[in-house]
Amino acid sequence: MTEAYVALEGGHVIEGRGRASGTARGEIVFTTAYTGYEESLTDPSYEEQILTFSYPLIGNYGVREERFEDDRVHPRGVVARELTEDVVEWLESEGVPAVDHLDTREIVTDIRDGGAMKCGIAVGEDVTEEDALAELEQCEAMSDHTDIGAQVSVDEPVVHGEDNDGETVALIDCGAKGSIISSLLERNATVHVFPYDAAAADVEAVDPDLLFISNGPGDPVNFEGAIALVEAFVEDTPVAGICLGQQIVAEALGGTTEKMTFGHRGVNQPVLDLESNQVVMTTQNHGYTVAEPGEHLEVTQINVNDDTPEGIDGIEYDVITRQYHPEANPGPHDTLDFFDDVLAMASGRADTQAVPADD
Ligand SMILES: NC(=O)CC[C@H](N)C(=O)O
Repeated sequence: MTEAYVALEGGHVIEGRGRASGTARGEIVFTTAYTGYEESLTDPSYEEQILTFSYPLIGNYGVREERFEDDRVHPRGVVARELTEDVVEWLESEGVPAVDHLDTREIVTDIRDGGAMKCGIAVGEDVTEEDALAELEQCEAMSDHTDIGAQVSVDEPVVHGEDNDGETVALIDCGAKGSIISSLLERNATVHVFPYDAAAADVEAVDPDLLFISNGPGDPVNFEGAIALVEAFVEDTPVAGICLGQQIVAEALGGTTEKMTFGHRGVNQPVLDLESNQVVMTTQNHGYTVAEPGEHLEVTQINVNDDTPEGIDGIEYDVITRQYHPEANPGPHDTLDFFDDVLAMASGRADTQAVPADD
């Protein structure tokens, strides 16, 4: 049998069954999502992390490419109670080590008690506990991956929906999920996808009606280029953001962000809208949060479980951001109208521009 060891920060080593061989290191996190494993495994925000599924059976409806959020698997390693053969074959073909037949409750309890932690895993015929511990030893903290954007962003600008006659969106790709792009295209937008470190002049050249900062992995303070773009555009151009995008917008406009104990990852996170007093169910995958929104932003939605900011609006600027994933995939579609709202905000800007100033 193939050996498998998962070594957690502090030295706790858990033995499992090896499914896909290799060694890996990363921040270990857990998702409570009970569906959507293909979408989660291809979500670029899991870059440099080891993903534990707390739902016990992963892979029960196969692996289909049309459900992927990106063209590769992003977590460095995968841990579950039971992985099906389909998922194992896929992870093997991607060179991503996978472990099952262990008590994932033990891992989840450790993370909940100890907070986000480093991890090393070793899977293979002759691996030992020491191999997993050696990986753990070399594991870097998430915030030390200072150029993580380069690992997940496009290298050159790409345009989608050139013939659409809706709003022009400049999407800053900090590790964007495919569903964000398709949600905008379905609403007739033209989407110019820019690298995470794009120059303001290049973005300006497409004359965007909306600057949209995507989701992405790692610590928002490491996305200096995207922070600078928000600062440069916010006075004249509406700004939207999802997940990392919300955090980057807050950093740009005088707010602050911080690392959470173990974050929110799942598809049933309740969010309260402070104006309507309604609760929506949301999909989430984040380990950082906005701590203080700053004087230019107000919190409009909060997480029911821990009161952290889930929705933010600009006070004097046209800004709407969400900490959760309105595009879902996996997860509920309660909040898809976010895309209508941000495009309406962008359309307001386009209308204003169409009217000559002296009319
Ligand atoms: N999904 C995301 O965009 C994640 C944002 C950020 N990397 C965090 O962990 O909080």
